[in-house]
Amino acid sequence: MSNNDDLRRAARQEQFLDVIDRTEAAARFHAHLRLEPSGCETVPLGDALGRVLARTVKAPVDAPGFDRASVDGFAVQSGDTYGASDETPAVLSLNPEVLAPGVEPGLAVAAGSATAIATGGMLPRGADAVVMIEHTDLLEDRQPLRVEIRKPALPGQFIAFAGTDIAKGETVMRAGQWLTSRELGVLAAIGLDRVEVYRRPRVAVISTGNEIVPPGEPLRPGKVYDSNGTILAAAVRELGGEPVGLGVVPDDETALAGALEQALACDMVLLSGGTSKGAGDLSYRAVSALQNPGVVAHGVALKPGKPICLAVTDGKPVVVLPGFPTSAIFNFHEFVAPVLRRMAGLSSARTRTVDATLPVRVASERGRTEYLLVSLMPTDEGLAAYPMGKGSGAVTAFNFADGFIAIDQRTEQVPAGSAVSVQLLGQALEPAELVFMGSQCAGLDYLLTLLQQQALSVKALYVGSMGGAAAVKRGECDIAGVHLMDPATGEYNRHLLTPELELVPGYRRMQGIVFRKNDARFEGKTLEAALATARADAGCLMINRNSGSGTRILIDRLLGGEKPPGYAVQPKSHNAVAAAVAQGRADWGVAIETVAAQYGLGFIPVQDGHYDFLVPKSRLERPGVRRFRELLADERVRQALGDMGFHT
Ligand SMILES: Nc1nc2c(c(=O)[nH]1)N[C@H]1C(S)=C(S)[C@@H](COP(=O)(O)OP(=O)(O)OC[C@H]3O[C@@H](n4cnc5c(N)ncnc54)[C@H](O)[C@@H]3O)O[C@H]1N2
Ligand code: MOO
Repeated sequence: MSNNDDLRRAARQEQFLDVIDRTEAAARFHAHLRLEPSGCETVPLGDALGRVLARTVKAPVDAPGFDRASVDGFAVQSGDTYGASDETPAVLSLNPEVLAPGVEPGLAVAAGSATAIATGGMLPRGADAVVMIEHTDLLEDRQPLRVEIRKPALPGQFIAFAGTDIAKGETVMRAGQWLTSRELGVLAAIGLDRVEVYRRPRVAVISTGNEIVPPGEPLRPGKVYDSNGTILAAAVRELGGEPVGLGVVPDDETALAGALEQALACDMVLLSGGTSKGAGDLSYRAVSALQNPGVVAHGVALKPGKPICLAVTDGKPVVVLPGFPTSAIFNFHEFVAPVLRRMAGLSSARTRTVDATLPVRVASERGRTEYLLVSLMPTDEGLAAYPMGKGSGAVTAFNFADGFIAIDQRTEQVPAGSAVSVQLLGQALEPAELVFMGSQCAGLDYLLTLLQQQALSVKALYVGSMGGAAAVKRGECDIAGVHLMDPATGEYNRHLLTPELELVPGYRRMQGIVFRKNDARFEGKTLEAALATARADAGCLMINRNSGSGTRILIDRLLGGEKPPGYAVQPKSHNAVAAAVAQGRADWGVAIETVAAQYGLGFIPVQDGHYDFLVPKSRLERPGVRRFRELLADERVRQALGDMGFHT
């Protein structure tokens, strides 16, 4: 229980954001920073992977360093081979040496002679071509041995001349180059065993919040695993920095001040969480004690990222990123990455954009430039950009998105069908061989995993049954997973068909009432009896589902127009319903049997729901769709689905 002082502090707004424009915030931030590497070091070539080259490298030697044979055969004077053929071979006497790689030639190739040479062998004086051994025959009838050449050689044939790969004195790599395996290979080829690289900027990463728990520990109710710490540390490493993880610091001013002091030994400090206005948002307060100049921006007209706090102290950047994972990583890329790249000695990032169409209407907040993550789906008319729409608190949205669109701060809505420019998150679009949209289900998940195991690339976007049905009609996916009951007939999914679509039968999922085991209001009761007791008990709280879902139609049928307490709580998934019941925020709801089992809940069966697939007839024979249908028909797969609780 909070005491009165805590309660007062929590209920009062203490921090006010002075929201400024994104460009203005970045300008203020950069004005106090030295955007360059802070030094260099020399490292062995073997340790240079992922480092940034600090000094432009000129080749100290030629590569290859000598004229080199590129096939096994004979070094000759090409003039000796003119007109040679199977019928009229040129006959050359063999010089008494063999030029294996690494052997320095002792004899010249004079007119009328040839020297045996191996791939990589050093070309002897006098020779201007190499003949492949396949086009020759050895004549062993007398001494010296002779060789028949059955094909004419052109001057220069099968010779790699010195310096053709890398010429001595040539610039092979410039400072600022990120060193991958390819670059290291080149540096080794010119004989470098050590290389001068920029010192990696050390970046302290601190996660804050009493609710934050390091991964690996048990999770109690209300707690959240620290994902930001890992994402940010890895993102720092990806940009050439060296993360220094300082772990999770609780909402305690002394602890935060201590952690911040320790962190300031690094070149940059990143905190996440506690930058907004809420009770316990103490990170901002700790950072606001910094001087010279201290906080330069707190609050940016950006979504996600409104509460971001940018500070500099004695030339050192200190950033408090929002706690919400999607916000944290977006803001990292927006404000931290450009600074970190420069401190690591990297050039500015190249970004790629593609044109796409927005298939659905999107509402946006006025006054903030909104970055909306999208998933790109190929259609016959180009790319469709689907909003990922999981919100700032999601951890997965950033992973599964292909890119994002920016919505201007004066725009309140972008109509469906609008042309948009999508900034890609990766360098390339990953093409998928099977695109799925629709409702999420553990059975489907199993099927898609099987496909992926067969090396088929799958892309799935969970937009609900209605969303899937609409998308498949527009040609935006190959398969839509749906489970919608026609309220008029009680039949599943058939009413969604159009002449262009085929219904591929999936499986059935038992839906029913979920409750905590041993709850006497439900345990051991029939459906009618359970519903009657629930209605009679004013303290019995239900949890509903979102309208448009198949389960909602079923719930409304069960309730016959009644709206008991809890009816207004309408989450979008079976899991959310089960979690609420398991944690005691509600006493009953409707979910599928497999989910009830996962959460250890009691279950009263109500009705079998059909989970089927809508497929455009024109795509039934696409390889990905065909593999999917084969899986559905496979006896072992059906057995496995049955074991999971799905009836085929
Ligand atoms: N009344 C208002 N409330 C909020 C506003 C506002 O303007 N007025 N802004 C919202 C916006 S926008 C954002 S973004 C968030 C950011 O808040 P904080 O930066 O103070 O973050 P917390 O409250 O500490 O945490 C938010 C959320 O993220 C979870 N979290 C925190 N750290 C981690 C971590 N290391 N790993 C995973 N998840 C983490 C935390 O548990 C919370 O759920 O504020 C809005 N509120
Ligand atoms: O700015 Mo917050 O990052 O919108 O979610």
